[in-house]
Amino acid sequence: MTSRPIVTLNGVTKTYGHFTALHETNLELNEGEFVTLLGPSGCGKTTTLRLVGGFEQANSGTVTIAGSDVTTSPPYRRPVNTVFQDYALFPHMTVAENVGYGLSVKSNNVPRAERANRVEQALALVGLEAFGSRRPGALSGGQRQRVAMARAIVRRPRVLLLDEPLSALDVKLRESMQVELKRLHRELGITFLMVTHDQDEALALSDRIVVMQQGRIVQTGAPTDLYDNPRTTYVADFIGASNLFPATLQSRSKDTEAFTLQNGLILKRERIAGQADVAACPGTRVQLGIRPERLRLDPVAGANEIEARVVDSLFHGDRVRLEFTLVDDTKPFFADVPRAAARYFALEPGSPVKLHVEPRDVMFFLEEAR
Ligand SMILES: Nc1ncnc2c1ncn2[C@@H]1O[C@H](COP(=O)(O)OP(=O)(O)OP(=O)(O)O)[C@@H](O)[C@H]1O
Repeated sequence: MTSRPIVTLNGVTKTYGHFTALHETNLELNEGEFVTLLGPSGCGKTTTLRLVGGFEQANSGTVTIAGSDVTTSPPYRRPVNTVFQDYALFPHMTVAENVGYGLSVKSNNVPRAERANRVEQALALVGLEAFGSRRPGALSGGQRQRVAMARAIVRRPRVLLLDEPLSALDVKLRESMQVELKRLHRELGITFLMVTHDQDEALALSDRIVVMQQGRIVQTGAPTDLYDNPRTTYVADFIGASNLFPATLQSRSKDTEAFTLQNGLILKRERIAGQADVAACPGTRVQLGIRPERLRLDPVAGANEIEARVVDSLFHGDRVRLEFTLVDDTKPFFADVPRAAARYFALEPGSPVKLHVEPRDVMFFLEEAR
């Protein structure tokens, strides 16, 4: 993948009346990248997508696509196309007519003879070559979604915008469409910008995830970067799950730190070279984060030991989600353990257990408890 930007948002702000939906935002999408805008409802994902697509106009800042300033250009003058959440197919047209519609619009000027070819190619790409003569009403949800994809790619955009493209599908279908989407991205080699509030989908599909909060980008990075090195508790909790423990920094050396939890327990943390680090001095109140899958029941050499009590256990097939409280504490926290490992321990509600977490798996945030 090259790292040439195809889309650049430079200081883009979008307001609706007195409300700012997007605060002075900078974002670059590279050629061929699969980028996902991720965040809870109302954080500004769709607004950002619509600004790239030309469905919204920025109040300030510039939008550049493929080297041209398109800040005030309408959607049809931008080399982008959009797959909408509700597919927006014409029910009275056949699948092939739906897909070809964009090509027959004057602004595209695609010769009639070539149109049929392009429609055929686009339908083949989404595995619907045999469905061209059907009407959308005679298709399943997944097939309708594919038609919407075919219609968006038939004009050969440089950038494909996807607004929650899989949200109308049930879980199983959604998973298989995720694989399709990834394949399509590989085959087309163009830039995808997708909006989702589903973190699993973002982690599975993206080259890069842009996490948004209240109209601002709070962190961007490859899925593994964001998962392993979230900068804030918000990101830690949105990408994966995190147990958060209010604590006080007790001591710090070049390689390790020690924190005291509210119940007096001391946890060591390894400072890992290259990870974002935050300046703090002993006495600073912080939040520690531990991923549920990093808490182990079996002892590990050099690991922190955490005394806890079982509150509940939920069976999830190949793993068990265990709920605990710390000694002298009431706030619940969770561990996800493989079912095979859980069976060797007494895990009835009320049982005391010792949990273990390696110092390298303790995350540290310079934030007070919310
Ligand atoms: N046309 C509009 N007029 C007024 N406010 C709007 C308009 N469009 C969006 N907003 C507001 O801007 C904020 C961001 O909206 P946006 O649709 O970008 O959020 P989102 O992150 O995509 O959320 P969702 O996941 O629910 O679609 C929201 O508070 C929304 O109410």
